[in-house]
Amino acid sequence: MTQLVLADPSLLRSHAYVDGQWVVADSGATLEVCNPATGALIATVPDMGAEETRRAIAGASRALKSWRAQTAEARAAVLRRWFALMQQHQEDLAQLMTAEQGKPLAEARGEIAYAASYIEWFAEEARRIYGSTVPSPWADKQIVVVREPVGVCAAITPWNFPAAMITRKVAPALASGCTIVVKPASQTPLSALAMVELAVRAGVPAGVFSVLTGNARAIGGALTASPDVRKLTFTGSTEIGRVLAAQCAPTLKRMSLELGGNAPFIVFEDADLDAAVEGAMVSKYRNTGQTCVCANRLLVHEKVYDAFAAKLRVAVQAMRVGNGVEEGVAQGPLIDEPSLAKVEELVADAVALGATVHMGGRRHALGGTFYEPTILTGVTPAMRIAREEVFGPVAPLFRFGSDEEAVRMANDTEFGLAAYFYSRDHQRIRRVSAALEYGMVGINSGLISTAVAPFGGVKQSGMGREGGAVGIDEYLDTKYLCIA
Ligand SMILES: NC(=O)c1ccc[n+]([C@@H]2O[C@H](COP(=O)([O-])OP(=O)(O)OC[C@H]3O[C@@H](n4cnc5c(N)ncnc54)[C@H](O)[C@@H]3O)[C@@H](O)[C@H]2O)c1
Ligand SMILES: O=C[C@H](O)CS(=O)(=O)O
Repeated sequence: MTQLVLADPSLLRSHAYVDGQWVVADSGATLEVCNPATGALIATVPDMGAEETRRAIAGASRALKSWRAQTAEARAAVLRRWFALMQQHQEDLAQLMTAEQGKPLAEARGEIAYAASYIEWFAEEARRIYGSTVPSPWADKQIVVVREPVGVCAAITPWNFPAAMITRKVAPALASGCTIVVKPASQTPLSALAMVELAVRAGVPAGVFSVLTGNARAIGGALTASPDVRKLTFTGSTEIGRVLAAQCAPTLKRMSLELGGNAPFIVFEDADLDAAVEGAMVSKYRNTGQTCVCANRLLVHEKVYDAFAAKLRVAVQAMRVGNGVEEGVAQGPLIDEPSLAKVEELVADAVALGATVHMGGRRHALGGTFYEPTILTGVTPAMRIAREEVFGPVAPLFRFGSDEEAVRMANDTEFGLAAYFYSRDHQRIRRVSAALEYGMVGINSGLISTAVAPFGGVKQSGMGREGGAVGIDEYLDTKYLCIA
């Protein structure tokens, strides 16, 4: 096993955290956690199932009464301490993340700061959960509306952002007085275990926040079947989101679903091309193209197509591919072999149907799951890459001739998470912003994610919002009091 060198070695956990205890699986079975850049074994974690999950739910139910009875200020204080500890241990958390997920260290540090910003945001939101009074139609009765925590929550999260996808669920849950059981992705459990250790140090009581590792179907099955779990918050693929939503139906749980995307990135003829290239680089190649809001289709006006493609190639060529711990590396490995095979499939299909490899288009000489940063030109809606999430460092360029054509192409997908466009014409900005069927739109910006704004999608990209002024609503129920 490769030894990770951390300033605080106790942040590397090989046990799961259930109801206030660091525990192994009932069976003693473990899962291996490997470094996607090297294949090296970095840790093992418990391979848990339904029984351990039921104990975590029971602990969360027991802890709920006292946690929700805490004052908002008391919960906010715990979250502020957790925020401070995340900042204090940013380097160790980033090293853990790069080791288990592969993203470049600079991006991992950025994700830790981003993840911590959700904790800070909801520490503030905890103290602003307002109710209301309504002028009563009866002289002898008062109408009061209060908001209360939903109760025990379950969170299931993906591997691509192993810290931020957890804090943007756990922070609002704790802020609102809920308790929560988290199952991180099996590829990236170490970030979750380190963060719950810091949450415990910050004063989160036993049972309030548990982290289970192991068999996704078994754990997910127990979480979704339990009537004690009143809410499921899931971030992951649309395919699994549909499965979990169906599993939640018998107990009518509240649900937040942050699912897949197929983001269009539109470059109009009046765009600032240098700014558009800069935006495309961050939107397309962040996390080696493995984000839900990555530019998945670059729609470029025919008058600027060749100039944009040439400029983009220069920028892509400047990126260094390698192990994320090495200084200056901008592109790490893909998470695993199936992900790499999917990218190869989509590129091969596009080329077979007439696309041209402008650059890249093959496995990197580094081997393993490294893939050359790629640009495809001559891409058309007939190709699979127009409909499927690439989740890799491939920029497919499509041509368009009119605004109407660009909007029609952009909306021609079952997904509706993020969209981007570059234009300096205010009428066009107003028109296109209104016409795009997406939950989030970046206008002259390729990076839009922040804790202060509502993150989420429409259509098959999910339901609910995370962050912003509405993020905490996902963890609150409304109660109407009629007082005589
Ligand atoms: N909308 C967003 O905010 C957002 C953010 C990140 C990733 N994603 C999406 O997530 C996908 C990539 O992440 P992924 O590969 O981890 O997704 P995934 O859906 O395969 O897995 C997500 C989580 O669900 C678990 N899981 C898988 N099958 C399950 C089952 N049958 N029952 C219970 N749990 C199950 C996994 O172990 C993991 O923890 C992409 O589609 C990406 O767009 C969306
Ligand atoms: O993969 C999608 C995540 O939500 C990434 S981010 O929030 O855009 O950083």
